[in-house]
Amino acid sequence: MSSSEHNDIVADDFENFKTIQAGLSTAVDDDSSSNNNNNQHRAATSHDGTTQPNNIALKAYDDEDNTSILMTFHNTKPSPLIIVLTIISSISGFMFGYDTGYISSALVAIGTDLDNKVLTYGEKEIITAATSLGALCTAVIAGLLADCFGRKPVIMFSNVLFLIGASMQCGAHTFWVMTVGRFIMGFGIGIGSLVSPLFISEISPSRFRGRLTVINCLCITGGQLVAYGCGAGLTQVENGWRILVGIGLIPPAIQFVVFFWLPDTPRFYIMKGQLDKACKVLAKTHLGATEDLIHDKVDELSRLNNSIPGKNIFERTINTIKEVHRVPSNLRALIIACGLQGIQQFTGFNSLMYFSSTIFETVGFKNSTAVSIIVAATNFVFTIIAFFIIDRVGRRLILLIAIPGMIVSLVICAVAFHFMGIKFDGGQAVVQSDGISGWGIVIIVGMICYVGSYAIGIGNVPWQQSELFPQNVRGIGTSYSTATNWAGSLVISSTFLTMLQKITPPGTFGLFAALSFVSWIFVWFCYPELSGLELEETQQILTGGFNIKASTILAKKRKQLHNVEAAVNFKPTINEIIED
Ligand SMILES: O[C@H]1[C@H](O)[C@@H](O)[C@H](O)[C@@H](O)[C@H]1O
Repeated sequence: MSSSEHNDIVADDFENFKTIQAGLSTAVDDDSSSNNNNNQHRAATSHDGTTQPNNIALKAYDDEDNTSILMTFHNTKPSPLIIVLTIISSISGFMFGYDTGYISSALVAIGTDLDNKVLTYGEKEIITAATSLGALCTAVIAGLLADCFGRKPVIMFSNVLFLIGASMQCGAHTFWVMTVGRFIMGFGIGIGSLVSPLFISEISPSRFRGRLTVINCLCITGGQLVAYGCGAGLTQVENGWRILVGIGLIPPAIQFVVFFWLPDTPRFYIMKGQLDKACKVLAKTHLGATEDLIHDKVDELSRLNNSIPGKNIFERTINTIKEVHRVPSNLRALIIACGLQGIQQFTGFNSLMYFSSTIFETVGFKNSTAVSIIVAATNFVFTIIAFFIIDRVGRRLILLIAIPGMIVSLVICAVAFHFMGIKFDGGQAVVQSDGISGWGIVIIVGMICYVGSYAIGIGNVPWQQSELFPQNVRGIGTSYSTATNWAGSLVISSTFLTMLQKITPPGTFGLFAALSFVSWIFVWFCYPELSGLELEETQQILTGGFNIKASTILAKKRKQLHNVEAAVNFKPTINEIIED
């Protein structure tokens, strides 16, 4: 299908929405005494004329345009089912964090337990990298799997991989069993890292989507913190590293069992034409909405669900890949999603995560593991702050403010490293002074500021990736971006120590600062504000350009609407906004 054909279809769909919208409006048209009353009435009245409590009204935003006339569950708070689903799917995030976090202390504690000899530096690198490599392999296909088999079965499949991988590591007595265990566990991490945020964003009401998705990030950073904490506590215990790995068996087992009783997302059911199931889930996630309203929403979502043509899975996959590249709005979504994930990794954070102990030891801290916990804790605490502000401040603005914070902190670290005078001798870092110097303190403060600025913005915003893509290419689109994330993580963690040696620590941190600066420019020009918008509206925003201005105006208006809790006098059109 050509892009113009596609756009025609989208335009047709939106014409249909206008009809739905008109249908909703007729119930209130005779009451024209006040626009304010009209809108409040419409927000509170269903097709059959029955009055809804104000806080669960389902209405179309009246933009009179092609952009935001989708029906929105106005004012609904996340229902208990949404909260349970979010928490259970975020266990994938916890495992992502825990399993990538425990390895640094496990490697120290392993000693001669594998092959009865001390692991070489190269073997340690292979064990660490095996997980990222495994994650990269499955990230590439996880989206397609989730589209074919469902989000829930694929998450459950990742649990099985986690269990196999962790059991192999627990019982490993050779380097290769350990490495294969880490690799299989990586398969699970790659799938979970994609499907969990996808699942959450598909079940969330639009105004809470940012926050609910950040819960998954909170679990990632929380998992890393727990891993560092347990690692520090278990290093002296005999076979402590096996206990550390064994703890990782509990969360996937819980997630697997609980998911038996939970449904998949309504949007997945709609993709598969299982409209009844979609209605049932929507009724449970949007408590109080009448059957009529739920049916209208399902109707609307199925109209937007332009399924990809093809006789079999293979043909459909090829057509989906074509669709994501050929349709300009999809391509823009892809550029943003991969760009943000690339920025998340190539600005160097994981080098700190994996090697912070080494860095702190180098600058003179005796208890470097304890200092590393400060890094993980800062990451966690600032992700909590992100949770509170992401939907209010907006993803774009947070990044525009936080990335300069990263740049300044990185430059401070680079300068401090320069004045400390670190040299590399035979791959070993040598500091010219003994103990902790003033510059050592500057480095630690600089790193904490860097981690805080990272965690509040680029550490979690890229995981909002699912909201960028329309339903039919969401799986493949998020596969590309998640794979970018894991490829970046792999490159940075396997080159960081070499970079320190070859281009010196000031050079390395200066390079990350420069990359952060380029990232800020990318965000300024390419990343529209999507907070508060319906998932299906993003595509419209990305049609014809990145439409930054239009998106920020629309998101702002949405926020005002949510704040006054009724649709009052809100009728901008996308064309008016763009012309502005
Ligand atoms: O969002 C997460 C989080 O910021 C983690 O701390 C980091 O290790 C991951 O690479 C990233 O994807």
